[in-house]
Amino acid sequence: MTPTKLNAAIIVVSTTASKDPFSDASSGLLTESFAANSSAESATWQVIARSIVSDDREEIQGALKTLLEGPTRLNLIVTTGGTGFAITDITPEAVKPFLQKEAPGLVHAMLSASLNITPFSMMSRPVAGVSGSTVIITLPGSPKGATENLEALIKLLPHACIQAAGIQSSRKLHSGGVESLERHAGIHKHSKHPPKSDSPHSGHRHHHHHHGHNHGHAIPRAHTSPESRANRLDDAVTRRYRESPYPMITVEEATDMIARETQIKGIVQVQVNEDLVGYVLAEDVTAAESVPAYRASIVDGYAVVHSDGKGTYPVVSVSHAAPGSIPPLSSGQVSRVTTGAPLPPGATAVAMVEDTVLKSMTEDEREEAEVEILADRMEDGENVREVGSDVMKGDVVLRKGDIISAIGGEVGLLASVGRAWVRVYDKVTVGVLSTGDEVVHHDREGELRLGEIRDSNRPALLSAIKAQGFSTVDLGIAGDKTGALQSTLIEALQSVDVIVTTGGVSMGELDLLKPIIEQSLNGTIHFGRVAMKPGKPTTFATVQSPKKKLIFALPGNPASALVTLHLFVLPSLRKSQGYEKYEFPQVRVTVDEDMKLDPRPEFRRAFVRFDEVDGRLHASGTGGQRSSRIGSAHGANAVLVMPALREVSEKRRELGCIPKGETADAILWGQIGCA
Ligand SMILES: Nc1nc2c(c(=O)[nH]1)N[C@H]1C(S)=C(S)[C@@H](COP(=O)(O)OP(=O)(O)OC[C@H]3O[C@@H](n4cnc5c(N)ncnc54)[C@H](O)[C@@H]3O)O[C@H]1N2
Ligand code: MOO
Ligand SMILES: [Mg+2]
Repeated sequence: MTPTKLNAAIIVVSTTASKDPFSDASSGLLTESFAANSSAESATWQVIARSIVSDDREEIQGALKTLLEGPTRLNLIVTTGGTGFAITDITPEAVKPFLQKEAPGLVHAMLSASLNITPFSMMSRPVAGVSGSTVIITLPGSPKGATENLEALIKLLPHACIQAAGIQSSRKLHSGGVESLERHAGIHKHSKHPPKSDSPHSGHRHHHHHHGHNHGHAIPRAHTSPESRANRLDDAVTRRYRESPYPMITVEEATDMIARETQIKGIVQVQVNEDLVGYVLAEDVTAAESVPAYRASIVDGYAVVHSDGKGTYPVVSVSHAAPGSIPPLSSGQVSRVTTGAPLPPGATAVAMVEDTVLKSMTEDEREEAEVEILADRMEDGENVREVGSDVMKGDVVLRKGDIISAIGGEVGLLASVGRAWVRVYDKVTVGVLSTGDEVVHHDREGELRLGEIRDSNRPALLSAIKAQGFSTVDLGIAGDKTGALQSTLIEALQSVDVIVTTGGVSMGELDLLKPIIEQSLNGTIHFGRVAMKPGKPTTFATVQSPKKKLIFALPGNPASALVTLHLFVLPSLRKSQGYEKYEFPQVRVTVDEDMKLDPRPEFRRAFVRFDEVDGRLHASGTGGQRSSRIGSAHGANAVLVMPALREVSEKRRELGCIPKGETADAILWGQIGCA
């Protein structure tokens, strides 16, 4: 049988540890204890969060609230510390209001176990109970006491947690997450459990948590209190969501979270050739040779001894730009040389052929015998490339972090010093998946049936990702079926580093991505809603498979998908392969038309061009900005960063737009145009 996977979190309550987290020894021991008590037969514990707070009621309650309301379902929260008699010991009092059901049995078990060890445990005042579907236990502060108390309960805790989650078997709890997925999808299933007898309204158990608002129906409200989230999770007859349970975060918060979770993939050794473009160097490159490796002429002409000056001289040798040897030159002689040819030893400058006159030829008339040098006052070293004057052997020519650009300069430089291989940050492989029962391949022949739409997201996203130099894997189209989506994602995780999906992340009953990531892939959803237009339901998650991998579940609307790809996904990909400046550049532009402001911060697709008349950058819109209109990204090389209506100056708010001729910020996705 599949073991039950249980998520636990630890809150360390200690003013000392809150100032110096390294002084916290308890959470490490507790985590070890959870690991030691995980078994393949019954339950496996995963400690997915640890927070440290000081002995402060508000801080403790804030940490509890964050954990209970966070996107990842927790089966157990243990606190450690603050359970004694000291004035500052406040943990039981802070935790108690969260306990909808108290568990004196757990308290008793802990105390009797500790009393066997020390009478001092009489002075521990633990509380335990259930908040929604999460069991909460307060452990003492000493690392030893905390572990002993936890160990006293741990054999029984899986059972307690399963019961608290209101789920019958461990299979349903996590492996596949069948029940919760169906619940998320709004599929009403009759529970085998009778409604709990302590509820005043059987089947409407959330009701009394609504702070007096009697909705009179069984639809849960999310994120208003720990209790309401608890209901979302454990109410056996939960219907569809009416409010997203994911907090709305700002674009900045979203980009910060992504940056935090994005790590460099690794370092690889690759060949120096045209495929190197787009990589970032993971080493300083030192020149093993000098360029040029020999003293070379910069022009076609005559190598001279510069101090000889003007006059007619015999041509004693010829040097072509080719390997070979050349005899030395003495004062009073010249040597014919071509551009790039080695100079004869003794030559100190080269006179350009234009500054000379042919005076006489050899008898067979095949070579020059004498030339007159017209150039006056030549300088030592004139028209000579000294050894190492471009690159000296031992010079650092490129540094770690340098990007191999498409301009060619870096590849050329590496080639010039004879570099065959370099160490670079590995490129990530990105899988792109479209989701939706309505989505058909763009090239499917025949007319569309009612409810069908051609897949524009996958080709558009694959193109954009590939053009940025990343490897892509086309994951095709998955229908809105839990099984299909789940297996596609699980399989994809074997071969790609990052998955980008489109569709299925909003509020529809077939928007399955979020519950699948959380429950079937055991992933962490870092955010599921962003205050932006387009792209509101953008979802970002990480999964462990076996390394950490990123999943960007972008909205299905085609313009939303492209905007969020550029705003969130591409910078993350660039960061993971070593780009220090991984975000697209932001510039100030003058808008060439009134740009309407929206209540949400908006990213309007635009064309930015350089205006020769006023020497500034100007932006024009690309037509209708509806999220479904992919044409709004046609011809766009930028997005205008439009603040939310309520955040602009009063004048702009009254006008409802950024008026023509005024300035706005634009993020450049492509090259600036000319017009
Ligand atoms: N009640 C609410 N409804 C919606 C909300 C909301 O907050 N509350 N958010 C809206 C916003 S904003 C967006 S954006 C969309 C996002 O929807 P999903 O990501 O769940 O995507 P779907 O519902 O699957 O599809 C949306 C739309 O896009 C079309 N689509 C999907 N995939 C493709 C594709 N590969 N190529 C072309 N077009 C595609 C799909 O047919 C739908 O028309 O939700 C709003 N709803
Ligand atoms: O946020 Mo949605 O992407 O506007 O349509
Ligand atoms: Mg949807």
